[in-house]
Amino acid sequence: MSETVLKVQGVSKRFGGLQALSEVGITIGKGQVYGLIGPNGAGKTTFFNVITGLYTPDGGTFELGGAPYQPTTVHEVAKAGIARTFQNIRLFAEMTALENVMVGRHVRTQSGILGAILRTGSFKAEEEAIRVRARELLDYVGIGAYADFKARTLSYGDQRRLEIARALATDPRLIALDEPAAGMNATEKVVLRELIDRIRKDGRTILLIEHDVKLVMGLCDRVTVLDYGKQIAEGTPAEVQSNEKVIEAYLGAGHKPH
Ligand SMILES: Nc1ncnc2c1ncn2[C@@H]1O[C@H](COP(=O)(O)OP(=O)(O)OP(=O)(O)O)[C@@H](O)[C@H]1O
Repeated sequence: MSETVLKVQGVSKRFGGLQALSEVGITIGKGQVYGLIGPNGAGKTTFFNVITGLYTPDGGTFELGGAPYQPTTVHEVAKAGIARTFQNIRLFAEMTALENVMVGRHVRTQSGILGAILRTGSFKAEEEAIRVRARELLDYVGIGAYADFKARTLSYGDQRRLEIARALATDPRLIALDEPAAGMNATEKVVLRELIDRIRKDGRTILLIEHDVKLVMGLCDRVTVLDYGKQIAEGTPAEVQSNEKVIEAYLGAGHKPH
């Protein structure tokens, strides 16, 4: 495999009596689209939340770009180089699309978000460059025409694309997308697929949770399947699709197939 971007080993997480993750590990190579799938409640979001600093794991080791990182806070994780989107969109609803992307970019600037609020001299010097870059990113994800619209007025699909633009604004080593196709219609999914493909072609590395198995199988280089917090399969889409345990997990009683 090419250069490793993310290497996570032995991640466990317990919620009271529920073992949400048991010793889960993944290795993602540079330029890969890596899929995380599994039935409802399998532990996908918990895994995302652990690697992005929202949940403290009970165990596990984490390496990003060859260096250890501790996913202790969301801000530290963003600085280390992981950006994410959320299953339930989390935009600043009353801010414009452009401002939402600019906020993402401030992770990488000297003056930071406080500088943005206080409008210090050094902030103003950086602001124009940030604005230009944010506009480029809106064009890149295909919503440049809505730069000055409040985020809440955008369609669902466009809000998801805005979240991706905001994540890209941090110049991440890894971009983690939590169900980006959720709630999208067939046409929007085609556009999303093209966008993810383009992000990969432009040299980024992507971790994807997605319920749309067709989308995952068409896009991903490798896939991990979780079931009840355990990693039941890992491999190429073709390998995973023909795996007995995976077929059983998706068809087994108690789970809703997707
Ligand atoms: N904060 C929490 N407190 C207690 N239990 C939790 C918490 N977060 C998740 N869980 C439980 O952990 C298990 C895994 O949930 P998780 O949301 O990670 O699954 P998922 O694979 O993302 O599911 P879905 O596909 O439905 O989003 C579930 O049984 C869930 O109820």
